[in-house]
Formats: sequence, structure tokens, C-alpha cells
Amino acid sequence: MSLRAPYKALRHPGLVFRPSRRFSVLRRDDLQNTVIHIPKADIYRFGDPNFVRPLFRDVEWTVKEGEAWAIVGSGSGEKTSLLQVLLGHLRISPSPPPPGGLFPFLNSPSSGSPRDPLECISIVSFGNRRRAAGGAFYDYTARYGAVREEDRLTLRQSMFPESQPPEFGLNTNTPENSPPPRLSEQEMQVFNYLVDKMGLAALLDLPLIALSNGQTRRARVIKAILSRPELLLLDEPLTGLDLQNRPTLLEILRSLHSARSPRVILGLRTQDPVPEWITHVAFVKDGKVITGPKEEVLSATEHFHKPQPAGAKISPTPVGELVVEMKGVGVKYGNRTVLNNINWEIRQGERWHLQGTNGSGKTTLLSLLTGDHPQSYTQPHLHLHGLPRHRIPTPHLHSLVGLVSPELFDAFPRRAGMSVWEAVGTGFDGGFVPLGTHGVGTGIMAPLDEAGIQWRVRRCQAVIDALGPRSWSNDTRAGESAEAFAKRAFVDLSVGEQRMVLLMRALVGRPPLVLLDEVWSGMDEGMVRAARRYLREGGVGDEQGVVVITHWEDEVPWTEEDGVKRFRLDGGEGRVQTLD
Ligand SMILES: Nc1ncnc2c1ncn2[C@@H]1O[C@H](COP(=O)(O)OP(=O)(O)OP(=O)(O)O)[C@@H](O)[C@H]1O
Repeated sequence: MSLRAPYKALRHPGLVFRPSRRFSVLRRDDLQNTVIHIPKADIYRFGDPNFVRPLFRDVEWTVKEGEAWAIVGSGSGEKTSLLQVLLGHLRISPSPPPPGGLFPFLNSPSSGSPRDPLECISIVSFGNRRRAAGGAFYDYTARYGAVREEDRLTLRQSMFPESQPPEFGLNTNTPENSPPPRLSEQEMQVFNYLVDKMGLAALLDLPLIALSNGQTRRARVIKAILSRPELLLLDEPLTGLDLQNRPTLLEILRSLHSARSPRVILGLRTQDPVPEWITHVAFVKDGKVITGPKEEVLSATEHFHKPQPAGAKISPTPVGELVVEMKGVGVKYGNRTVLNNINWEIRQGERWHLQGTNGSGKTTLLSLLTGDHPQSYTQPHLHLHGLPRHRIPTPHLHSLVGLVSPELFDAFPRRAGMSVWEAVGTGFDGGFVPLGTHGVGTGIMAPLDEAGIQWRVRRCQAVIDALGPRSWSNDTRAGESAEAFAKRAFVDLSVGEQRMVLLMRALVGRPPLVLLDEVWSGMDEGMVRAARRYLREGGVGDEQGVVVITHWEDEVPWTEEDGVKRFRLDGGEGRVQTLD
């Protein structure tokens, strides 16, 4: 797409910004009807002076009571940055004038004394849960084994930390011997209603760590609602949710919003559908924020959210040797059966879409293939790469699998100083610590010879070239060069960029098995397009088998015509889906 076309949209007559720098001051009686008020301002990082380029220029944004807003933009940063403005993490210049400030409704005389935005505004964001902050690798595989003492906290306990006895270590303000506060009847009613509607009632006494990705996301939304904010911001709330749960969550959010208890603002990616109850959109692109009624803004920016074509026609890959062979495979926790009698074969060249609702066992099944699940040793017949699982040491197995998953994303160490190159290079040996003089590992079963090192260096360069910023930027000449990107610190990248790097890490060693679990979440549309194109057009070869997990059919890089196969988990059972 040429750069000009989208910018024409930004000059839509109804949306053009007036050049005046004068801004409106709200009257006292407007305060209570105005939720957000940015009369006209530029947005900067704290510490940046006004002469540097702002993150957003000429933002004019007013949210009135009764309007339902979504912020739509790229997952790689801008949408999330606008949400950060509301959390006070970025500087607004000039700052919204008194008496209303940024949140006039919190300063309205009719609602008593001014309230602190920090206490009234909550965000649920699924970017990075910061478990790996500080540089350490967080062992996400703990969820598959015996639950450790520090992971004992159950879903129920996590919802009301203040009501738990001190042995859970949560209520540090409660003296050891005082009883925990009682929950009000109303709190209990809201809690019961929400866990029931969101399908979590049967999971309340499970350790939090045992919940699936979609279950965890729903739990985090409920927890945020229970904290009773005045304004709740949800960044990409639908990502990772299955088809059944999406309308339920949206309906809950709609009814909460219309009761202003709390008011809700959604953050959506350009490729996400905008719920029908949303009335207004703030569209964020290239440092500009276009605000207005939904239809006007979406039609003026439609170039950005057209469905993506599948890509050029490709011939189905020839099918080769068995990579995975499962017969009668199952996983149980006590008397809870998650997988039962699974029979599945994955061959070289095959492209699989693993399907199933939240909690149906998809990630658990993948953890058998990576050898991370302790029950992978005790299966009646689980052959990986031609050998029974117990005959392959786990570190060797890790080097034979390229994995991207939400758990790995959370756990990957954000170590100060680890460069993009080094993060990608850890993929060869499947570890998490950069090793070797060139940052491409040292080999697992035998030390690498010089030819092996050089091959790895070339592969690292090739994937960073193919999936680096120029592959996803609108203007391929303006994007950062692969060389410069390779030197950036992994920890400083946006969520979308980190996800691209972890995809590069999974593909760099051309492992026989590639497992892509919710790989697109947090990526913006350009990144998704670049990654899909790369995967379809040679990024994985005939000698590799690939399994993709996503709840959005159109996110699978291969279509029926390309020969994609489907394996569906339902009620613990698994079966190959025949294409209709
Ligand atoms: N230690 C455990 N004890 C009991 N149940 C567990 C334990 N660990 C996981 N589970 C359950 O196993 C089920 C499967 O989880 P899994 O993460 O594999 O689901 P999933 O299909 O990947 O879901 P999602 O689409 O939400 O990612 C979930 O219902 C989860 O609660």
C-alpha cells in the first residue's frame, strides 16, 4: 500500500484538526458529564523536552458520559501508549486545564471532593505479565507438575486477597491475629454472577497457575471489575478468548459500561472487529489520534482494517517422515482428566491447526511435545523425532522444537543487555541464556564446529532480515535496518516487536517441529502480515512439521487449499477434523 492513501484518510474533512492552539475550558456544570478531556495537546515521554518529536501531536479528545469508546491502533505500541496517557505514564503538554483536568468527572463538585485517578482507574493489559522482569527466567512449566508452595494461591483466593488468612502472604497490612475482613453480600453476588457467566465457577479452587491462558484472562478481567474502578481500560480483551467466550465478555462489558459501574474503554488492534455497542473510536496511527463517532472514523481509516488476503497461492508441502506419534496419550491431575486417549501423528511438511475451546488442553498437549510435562514420560506411546520420549534428554528435545506461546512470552528473561541478536540466537539450543562467542549457542549433543557456527550466524542474519522492521513497516525504506534492530536491547522493544523476535527465535534453527501457540497476540497488522507471508513462502520447509494454535481461523497462515489439517480437542478427546 502506498503511504499516500492512508494519509488521505487522515485528511478526511470531518476529521481535520483546526489549527488553533486555543483550547476550551469546561464549565463547572460540564464536569460531571465529561469523562476525559484533552482540549488540544501533544504527548511526550516524561523527561523528554517539548522540542523533541512528541509521541502524539495535536491530540483533541473528549469523552462524554454515555459514549462508549474504543481505542483502535497497532498492537506494537501506539494504542497501548494512548492507554498509558490515561494512566498518567506519559506527559500531556499543555496539561488539561483546571478545574476539570484530564478526568473532569473525578473533579465534579457534585461528586464530593476531587478523587485521585490512581485509585479510580484500572487497566487490564495482557502485554507482558512481567514475571520475567529483573532478568530471571520464570519457570512456566511449573504449572504442569506438582504445585509448589509459592504457587498454591487459588483462583478464589486471588480474587479477594484482603480476605485471606496471613499464611498466603498477601495481606501484609493485616496483623497476624486479626481476622480477615468479611466480604459484603453485594460483593459476593457480583463475584458469583461474574464467575458463573465467565465459566470459571468450577475452577475456583484450582491453583491460579493451573488455569489456561483464556481462563486466566477472564479471571483477570473479573478481578479488575471487583476492585471497583470508576474507569476500566481493557487492552485487547478478546485476544486468546474462544468463540463462545467472546460475546459473553463483550455483553458483560457493555452492561457494566451502560451502568457506569465501571465505565469501560477498550483497546483494539486495527484487525479486530469493533463491537456494535461501541459508539466512538480514537484511531491511533503514526503519531496522530483521530477521534469521533465510530462510523465516521472507521470509514475514514478503512484502509487500515481491511481483512488480509491469504497471500499468493502455494502448493501443499510434500509430506515426509513422522515427527510425532501419539497413541492413547492422556493427562490427568488427580481425578480431573484433561486429555484422554489422544491419537495423533504429525509428519514433516504437515501444517496443523490445533483447535479447541479455552481449557480444552491445547497447551497441555504441546507441553507433551516439548517434553516439559512430567507426564510426557509416562505415556503408553509418545514417540518424538522417531524415539520414545524417555529416550531423548529434555535439553536435546528443546533444541528440536521451535516454540512460541503466551507462557514463553511471559517467562522469557528481560535481562538488561540481552540484544535482539542474542535473544534470537538462544533458539538454536532452545535455552534462555545467550551462549557462544557469536551469541548463537554452543550446541547441545556435541560442540559446534566452525562450519556449524557460521551456518548459525547466517541463519540469524537471515531471519532478522526477513522478519525485521522493514518487513512490517508501511514504508520499507523508512523502517529500521535489520542490522540496527539486531543490536537493540530485547527488553526495550514494544510488545509486538518482542513477539516478532520470539517468532524469529522459534524459526532460526529450522527445527523439525514448530509450535506456534497464540503467536499473533500483541502484534500489529503489519507484523502479522509479514510473519504469515514468511511462514507461507519458505520460512518453514518440507522437513518441518508445524502446529498453529489460534482461536481466529483467519490467523492460520495456511488455508484449506494449501493443505492445512485440523486436530480438534473437545471434552478431553481429540480427533482429526475433516474439511467440509
Ligand atoms: N495442575 C492442574 N490441576 C488441575 N487442572 C489443571 C492443572 N493444570 C492445568 N489444568 C487444567 O487443564 C486444562 C487445560 O489447560 P490448557 O492450558 O492446556 O488449555 P488450552 O486449551 O491451552 O486453553 P486456552 O485456549 O485458554 O489457552 C484447563 O482447564 C486447566 O485448568
